[in-house]
Amino acid sequence: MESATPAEIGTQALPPSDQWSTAPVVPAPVCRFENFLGAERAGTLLSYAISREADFSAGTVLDPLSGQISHKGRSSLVLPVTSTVFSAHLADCLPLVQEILGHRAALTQTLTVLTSHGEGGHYGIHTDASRVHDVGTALSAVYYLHRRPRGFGGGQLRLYDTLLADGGARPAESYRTIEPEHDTIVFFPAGAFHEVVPSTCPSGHFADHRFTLTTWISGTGSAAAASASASASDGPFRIWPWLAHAAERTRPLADVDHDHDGASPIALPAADPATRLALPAPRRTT
Ligand SMILES: O=C(O)CCC(=O)C(=O)O
Ligand SMILES: [Fe+2]
Repeated sequence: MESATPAEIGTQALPPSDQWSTAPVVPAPVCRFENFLGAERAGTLLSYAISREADFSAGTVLDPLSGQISHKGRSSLVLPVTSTVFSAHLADCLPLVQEILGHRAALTQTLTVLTSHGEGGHYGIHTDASRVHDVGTALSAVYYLHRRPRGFGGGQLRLYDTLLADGGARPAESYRTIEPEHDTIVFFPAGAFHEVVPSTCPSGHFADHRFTLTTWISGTGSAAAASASASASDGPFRIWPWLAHAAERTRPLADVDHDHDGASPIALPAADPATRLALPAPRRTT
């Protein structure tokens, strides 16, 4: 059969315009790992979280303008923890994660909490600006744990896109949905708007909750410095300063010394050259 000549869509069907939209909607860079710790360690960590039921307390939010701590828009249980083993494992993943996310700034410390969401658990739209030194360069890492079969419903993480318009940036209406699957971890910019949608827990048992080990990873550098040192050719993403722009009004105005949920920083070790992850080489197809 002879191939037809493609039809031209004329100006009657598509009038020319100088009014095309110039406002891109940009997804936040994200990187996920499945089977992150492996079945045995994930199971042990889940049992540990369940065994600490009596020590969890209601998670808080910090108003960026007034500095007031409240429970507004959030129903989560939290337990501040530290783990040098987990931080060391994160450190080994970070070179690869940073490469994938187009992230360039140095990262030096972590802040970690265990969280639990049961019946009616949720965490409204927010950024993690209140947890980190510089919202333009920090990362959030959420590691999920739950019993199988899964004892809760809902509880998805929504990671909002960012709309770049009028020289500024703001959260878009569109988002990516991340399922809180057991033994998976997700990394994303701490300045990206995100939300935990309401969860249900029909049994009402704590052991059936949705658990996380949530870590905020900060450096001391600024987004401006990181983007100034990056040339257009050295990576696919230069979205970080724009995310920071969108998150600006969620940053606490005064320097906050203490985490509002009581988490304490620990130093991020250097990646171990023997165990650090690297981007696998693509397999040749010929
Ligand atoms: O649990 C999640 O999926 C995200 C938690 C979160 O956004 C936070 O603790 O700041
Ligand atoms: Fe968050």
